Amino acid sequence: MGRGLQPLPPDAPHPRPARCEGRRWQGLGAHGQPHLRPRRGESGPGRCRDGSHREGTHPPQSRSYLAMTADSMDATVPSRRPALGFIGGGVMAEALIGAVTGGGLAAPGTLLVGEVDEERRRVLREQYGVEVTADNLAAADAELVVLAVKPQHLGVVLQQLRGQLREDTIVVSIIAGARLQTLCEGLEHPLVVRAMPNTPARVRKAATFWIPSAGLSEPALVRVRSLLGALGTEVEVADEAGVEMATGLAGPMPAFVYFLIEAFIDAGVALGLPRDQATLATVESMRGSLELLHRSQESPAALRKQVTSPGGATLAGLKVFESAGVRDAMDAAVRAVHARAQELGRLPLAPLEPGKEG
Ligand SMILES: NC(=O)C1=CN([C@@H]2O[C@H](COP(=O)(O)OP(=O)(O)OC[C@H]3O[C@@H](n4cnc5c(N)ncnc54)[C@H](O)[C@@H]3O)[C@@H](O)[C@H]2O)C=CC1
Ligand SMILES: O=C(O)[C@@H]1CCC=N1
Repeated sequence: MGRGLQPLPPDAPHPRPARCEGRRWQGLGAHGQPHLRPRRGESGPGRCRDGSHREGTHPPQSRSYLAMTADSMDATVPSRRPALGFIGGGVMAEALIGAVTGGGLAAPGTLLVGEVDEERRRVLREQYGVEVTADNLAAADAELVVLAVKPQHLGVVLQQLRGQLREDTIVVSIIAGARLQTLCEGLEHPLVVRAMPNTPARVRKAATFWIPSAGLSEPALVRVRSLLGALGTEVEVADEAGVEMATGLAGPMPAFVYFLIEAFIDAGVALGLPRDQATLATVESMRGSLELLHRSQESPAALRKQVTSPGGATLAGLKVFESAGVRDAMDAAVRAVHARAQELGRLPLAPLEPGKEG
């Protein structure tokens, strides 16, 4: 057991308020344990059931949680068990790494990223000071392991890690479409969380929907909430379908929003505004509108009506949206993402031949 952060005792009372603002960071776990990997089969397969009784929305944690001690900050010593491991060091892993280290919630040296691409390893090490490796098994030795590869690469990763995880390792998969059952059975490991964050994790403003498998203890769930809460707002759903629906809406939302921003900027330029002014008009108006929505407690429809005078100018624009079927298009887009994510979750898990990565 490390001298720094201590995991909660198994019987520790677990605070389950609907809002967890101000909850103290519980740390990602104990550091300082020897870097030992159990032999294949030691951890054994466990039951894999969906957790189904927990649901709650938790706003972002404040920056005041820091409970990292001097002792726990020295975990760069390679023989120590990493607190947080990543399998895949791409866009989302980087967002999570930035949130966790930038929020002061874990020392960079306690993170170990398994990544196949040498250039990505270099970037992550240089920009964030995290440990990197080409050996996924080393990264998977961490107390909490985030699976952050594309769905097309899940099969390879499951093959590598199957039966190799320590009994107490918590796995958090952010892979679109990957089902709890697939993950638990593929890893031969019962402690798995399925989560769907989004790229605003980079600025600690993600909306993450998640569900644990039934094997997670309350102290383990506290750690998961701490990690996901560090990314922004986390919502624990009662049913795996909730994560799948969020994959259609929250996961792609940044792309949808940027698509709209691009289109509005182009429209402003087409009217004759200089591009920088069209950009400012679009982005600042969007930012202000969201801030107003956030603070006013009024519904989006009520706020829209306040802008739309009867017979006025805005109404002329909204009529164009309605007659062009923009609402239907948005509905169809969300359904398409949802369906594609489920399709990705059904991909054969055997490694793909080069050039057939979908
Ligand atoms: N990009 C997004 O907005 C979101 C993505 N996700 C999910 O997160 C996962 C990762 O997405 P991104 O970060 O966008 O992808 P990415 O392509 O940027 O990152 C994946 C990384 O995994 C590495 N990799 C590939 N095979 C590997 C292996 N066998 N071992 C170790 N590393 C390996 C790649 O070199 C790459 O750096 C996906 O499953 C996606 O569904 C979830 C929410 C939002
Ligand atoms: O496009 C993707 O596959 C991922 C899933 C949600 C957002 N991006």
